[in-house]
Amino acid sequence: MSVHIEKLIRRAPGNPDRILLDRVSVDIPDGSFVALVGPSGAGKTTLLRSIAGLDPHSSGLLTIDGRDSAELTPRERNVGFVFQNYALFQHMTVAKNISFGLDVLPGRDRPGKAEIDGRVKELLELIQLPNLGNAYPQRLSGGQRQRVALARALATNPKHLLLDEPFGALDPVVRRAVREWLRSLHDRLGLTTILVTHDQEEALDVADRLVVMQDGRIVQDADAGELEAHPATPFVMEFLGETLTFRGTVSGGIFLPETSHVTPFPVTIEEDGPGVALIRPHEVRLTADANGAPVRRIGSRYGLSRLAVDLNGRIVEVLGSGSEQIFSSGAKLHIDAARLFRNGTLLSIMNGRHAAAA
Ligand SMILES: Nc1ncnc2c1ncn2[C@@H]1O[C@H](COP(=O)(O)OP(=O)(O)OP(=O)(O)O)[C@@H](O)[C@H]1O
Repeated sequence: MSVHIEKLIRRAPGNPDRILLDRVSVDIPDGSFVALVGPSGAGKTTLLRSIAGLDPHSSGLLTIDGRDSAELTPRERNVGFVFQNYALFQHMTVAKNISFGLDVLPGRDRPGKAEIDGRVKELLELIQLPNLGNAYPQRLSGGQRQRVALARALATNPKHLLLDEPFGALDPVVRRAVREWLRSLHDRLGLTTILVTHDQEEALDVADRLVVMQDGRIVQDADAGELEAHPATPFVMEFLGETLTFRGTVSGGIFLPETSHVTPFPVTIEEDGPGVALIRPHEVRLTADANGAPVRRIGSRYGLSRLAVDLNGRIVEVLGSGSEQIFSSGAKLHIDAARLFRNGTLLSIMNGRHAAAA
C-alpha cells in the first residue's frame, strides 16, 4: 500500500491566502516507515490529516495504492490513525476499546461477534497484553494504554498506520521501549507507517526515512545518513542536532574561518567567496595553544568532556578529551568534518583531511 503525493496545496479554510501545505511532493512506498519532522507549525499534522482523508486538499494529486484519493472515502483509504491525545474510552474495557472500530461499522460491513472476539484476542496478544481484555483503562500504565490505542487503530486491519506524536505522554524509557516494539510490529505486519514526531532522535532511530518540513514545505526527504552527510540547508542540520557555525571565506580551495582560533581547512569549491561551515560538536579536535581560546569543562557526554570554548566572546560547546594543558594555555580548534554553505545552499563537504564535492 503506497502513498504518492504530488504538488499538494492546502489552503486554510476561510482564508485562501494562507497556504498550509505548499506544493508538497512525497512518495511513500509500500512497507516503508517514514517520519515527518519539523518545528511546530511546519504542517506535519496537516499533511497527515490530508493523507487520512480528514481534510481536503486545494490542489495537487494524492493517490493511495494508485487510486486518486478524491475517489476514496476515509474508510476506503485503509488507514489506522493514532493521535497524540489517544484518550481511550474510560467506561469501556480494553477489549471494547479495541473492538470499537469494528463495532461501529454499518451492519453489512460488521463482522460477526465471534469474529470480532477472535480479532480482539489476536490483537491483545500482538500488543502483549493477553490477559487485560477485561481491565479498564485506569488500571493500565501509560505504555500499556499506548499499545491499546495502537491495537484499536489496527482492529480494522489497515495497511497504513498514521501516527501523530503517539508517544508524547510517555516517559523516555517507556517511550523507547514502545517505539522499538512499534518498529517490530510494522515489520511483522508489513505496514506502511507515517509517524509525526517532535523527537528527532526518535525519528532517526525508528524510521527508514525522514521528511523534514518547514513552513508548509518539504525541505529534505532522505535517510539519516544522507541528512547528516548532505543536509540540504543549514536549518536541516541545526534541526537534527547540536551544530557549531563558523563564518569565513573560501580562498584558493581553503576555508579561512573568521576566528583565528579555528584552523583553516581544504574544501572543494572552485569559486572563492564567503561561506558558513556547519559542524557537529564531536567533529572538532582541540590542541593546546599558548594564544588559543580559553576553555572550561562544563560536563561530560559519552565518556568525553563537554567543553565550552570562548571564541572572542562567542561560546561554543564541543566534545573532547580536554587535557590540563588545554585548560591552562587555551586551545586551537581543528575541524575533522564540515558542511560548507553559501547563501543557504550546500556547496561542499569536508571529511577528515579529504575534501569531497557535495
Ligand atoms: N484549519 C486550519 N485553519 C487555519 N490554520 C490552520 C488550520 N489547521 C492548521 N493550521 C495552521 O497550519 C500550520 C501547520 O499546522 P500543523 O498542525 O500541521 O503543524 P505541525 O507541524 O503539525 O505542528 P505541531 O508540531 O505543533 O503539531 C499552523 O500554523 C496552524 O496554525
